[in-house]
Amino acid sequence: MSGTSAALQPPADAEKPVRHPDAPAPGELLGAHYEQCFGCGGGQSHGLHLAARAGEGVTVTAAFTVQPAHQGAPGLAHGGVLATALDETLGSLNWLLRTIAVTGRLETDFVRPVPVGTVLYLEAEVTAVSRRKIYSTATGRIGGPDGPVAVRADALFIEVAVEHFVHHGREEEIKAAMNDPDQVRRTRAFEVNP
Ligand SMILES: CCCCCCCCCCCCCCCC(=O)SCCNC(=O)CCNC(=O)[C@H](O)C(C)(C)COP(=O)(O)OP(=O)(O)OC[C@H]1O[C@@H](n2cnc3c(N)ncnc32)[C@H](O)[C@@H]1OP(=O)(O)O
Repeated sequence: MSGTSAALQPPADAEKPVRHPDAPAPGELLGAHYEQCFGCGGGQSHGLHLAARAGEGVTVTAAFTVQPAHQGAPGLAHGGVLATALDETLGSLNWLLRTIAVTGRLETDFVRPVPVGTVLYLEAEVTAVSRRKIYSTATGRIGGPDGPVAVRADALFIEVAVEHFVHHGREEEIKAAMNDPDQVRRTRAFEVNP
């Protein structure tokens, strides 16, 4: 069974997404947006270490291998971890729009169990944009990039200003992120390429 709630249906006047002219070229790795991110950061030992790659248009691909630390039932990936992989992949799309956005809604279908040791091949695409609202969809396949769909999701991301993180994040991590030269570069890139 699957379906998408009304909140994830773009309005009639929604626009097609526009890839930013400075977006990474198709095939290029996007890199982690934050070293301590559970989804993509290299600094989280039990994180997903998900590496997203730009595709054509406003699409990305990514892969991650389910580790023993990601189990729910014995030998199987936890559904929340799989939802995180979808969320992270969908979130990385916003880098191609040069928009900072957070997940407002994420609807996930779990279609097949995913054993530990499996590589989950993810694909995601922005389907529409309506003011601050970014509509996107993703699938995760097993057995190969063209294998059967194990998980899929539809999402609504909401554009926010950098201040969203500064206001809401714990002070010590915000200060550390602001002092990280690479993070500053990334944030500056957002600001000079609106
Ligand atoms: C120095 C530091 C540098 C940092 C550099 C950062 C780099 C980039 C990091 C990215 C990180 C990504 C990581 C992976 C993705 C996450 O995991 S993000 C984390 C999980 N998500 C969150 O924490 C979001 C928590 N929620 C919120 O903060 C607020 O609810 C939101 C989403 C910002 C919206 O609040 P708001 O700005 O007040 O917006 P609001 O006016 O209520 O709504 C705007 C529109 O969106 C609609 N909307 C809002 N929420 C929803 C919803 N849940 N369902 C349906 N519609 C909704 C509203 O109906 C409204 O629609 P219109 O009336 O315009 O048609």
